Amino acid sequence: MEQKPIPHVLIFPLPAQGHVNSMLKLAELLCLSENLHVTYLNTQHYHHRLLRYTDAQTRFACFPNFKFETISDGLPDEHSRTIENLKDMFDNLETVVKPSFRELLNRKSDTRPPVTCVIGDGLFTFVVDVAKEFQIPTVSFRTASACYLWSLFCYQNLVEAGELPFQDEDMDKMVACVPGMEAFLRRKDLPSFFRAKELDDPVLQVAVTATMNSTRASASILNTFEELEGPILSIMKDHFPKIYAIGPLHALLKSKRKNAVSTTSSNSLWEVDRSCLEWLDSQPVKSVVYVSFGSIVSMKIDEMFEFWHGLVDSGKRFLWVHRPNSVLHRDEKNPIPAKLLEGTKERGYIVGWSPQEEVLVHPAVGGFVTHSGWNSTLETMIAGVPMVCWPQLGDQQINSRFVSEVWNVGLDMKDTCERSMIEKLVIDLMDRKKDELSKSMDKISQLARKSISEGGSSYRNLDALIEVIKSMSLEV
Ligand SMILES: O=c1ccn([C@@H]2O[C@H](COP(=O)(O)OP(=O)(O)O[C@H]3O[C@H](CO)[C@@H](O)[C@H](O)[C@H]3O)[C@@H](O)[C@H]2O)c(=O)[nH]1
Ligand SMILES: C[C@H]1CC[C@@H]2C(C(=O)O)=CO[C@@H](O)[C@@H]21
Repeated sequence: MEQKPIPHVLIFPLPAQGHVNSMLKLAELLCLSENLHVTYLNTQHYHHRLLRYTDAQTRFACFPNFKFETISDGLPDEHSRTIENLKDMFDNLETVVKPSFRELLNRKSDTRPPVTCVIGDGLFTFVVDVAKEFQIPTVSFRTASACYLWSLFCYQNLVEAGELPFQDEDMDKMVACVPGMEAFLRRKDLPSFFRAKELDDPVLQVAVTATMNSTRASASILNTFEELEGPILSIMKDHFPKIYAIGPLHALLKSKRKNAVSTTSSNSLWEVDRSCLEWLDSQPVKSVVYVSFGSIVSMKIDEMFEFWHGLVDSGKRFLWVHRPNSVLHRDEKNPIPAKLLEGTKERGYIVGWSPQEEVLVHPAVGGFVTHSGWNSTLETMIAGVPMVCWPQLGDQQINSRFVSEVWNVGLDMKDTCERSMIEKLVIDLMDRKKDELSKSMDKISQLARKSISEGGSSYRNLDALIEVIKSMSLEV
């Protein structure tokens, strides 16, 4: 009798915290589904950090059908891998990573079934090509928001209509050619890459090409939920293969986990400083502003001081993440003014990396100053904490527009970094606009929680995705 092929998914994230994290959550969700083999392919450098700073190895040890694999990103270990030299990483994708990935797919294993589906990061154009060589179907997982993906997809429309590149300096000018967003989208809310003076800008081209390429995959996964981005998702339906909105993934995973998982569990690529939770325990309810700009954004030294002054001058308590090396050109020549040291001693707490998901749901946290990274945005929606947005790159500009204008759950301080403005917005967030923002945030938070509960949209979409993945094993 012919044996039924065993489904085997290979998951391959872009080497960056926001991608490694959400795709590892997807891996765990798939492992919870019976009869599915899962391989998680990480770059050596990031895998080393994942094993060093997290319990990932032990957490996944209970899944006998799961395996970590690694691949070189072609960069020396001491390379900083920051946004300032991200181009090095993208340059290596075609020359180093693609051939190694081909070798890996070609490798036969005595102990594991052949790969029947590749879930590749939506930014990896080469994944679809290589998988096609082996007739393996692919699913594209773009870890950013649907509104961002759709605005990138409209790039050609914008160029043809003369809206790109911008013809003058007026960044408040309304954008007409992103269907569904005509009423509120300004030039400055478009993906940061659209600010390039020349259309052949390499990073702009990577983002646009990857977006168009993802329509060649059999399906797309987005870490969002229908109740949040439904209108955009339904416009996208006519242009993309089947989209599975299965977010917020971190919350869906929590709701689906069958075994108790340690509360200290994380996918962090930096050492987590949990002492901030004790500090939060001693603060009054909803009194603390949490400040974090994710894993990629860097600040200039004067921007750091503007934030510091603004936070201290607001008189609010604050917990601030200073990620190692995230402030450019920081040195002894820039001593910290006594007023800031004093204000921080009285009301502040600074860590190198926080257990963010736990911080956001802590009762003492009342507001979030964020760069509007998509994971942070979803995490704060689940926690029900309104935000001030300081977007810097990629999807962050459009995310913050949706946060402030469409969902009304935060305030956008885009393209400004001035202490008096920061002070004002922090006070608005924590006092003056608190009730209005919290009211809409509570509604969104409830919808988010419903979507990941049994029978909810994301819960059902994940089940449907798993069925599709299983059916792919019959095609190979
Ligand atoms: O002290 C910290 C700070 C962050 N985090 C976690 O790190 C992740 C950060 O992700 P995100 O908010 O998405 O920001 P980035 O790391 O900057 O993510 C990149 O990838 C995202 C997904 O594609 C994009 O939305 C962002 O714009 C892009 O910068 C989140 O899960 C946080 O919980 C911590 O655990 N501790
Ligand atoms: C390399 C970063 C700039 C934008 C990229 C992105 C995308 O989907 O286009 C999302 O998050 C970032 O990590 C990528």
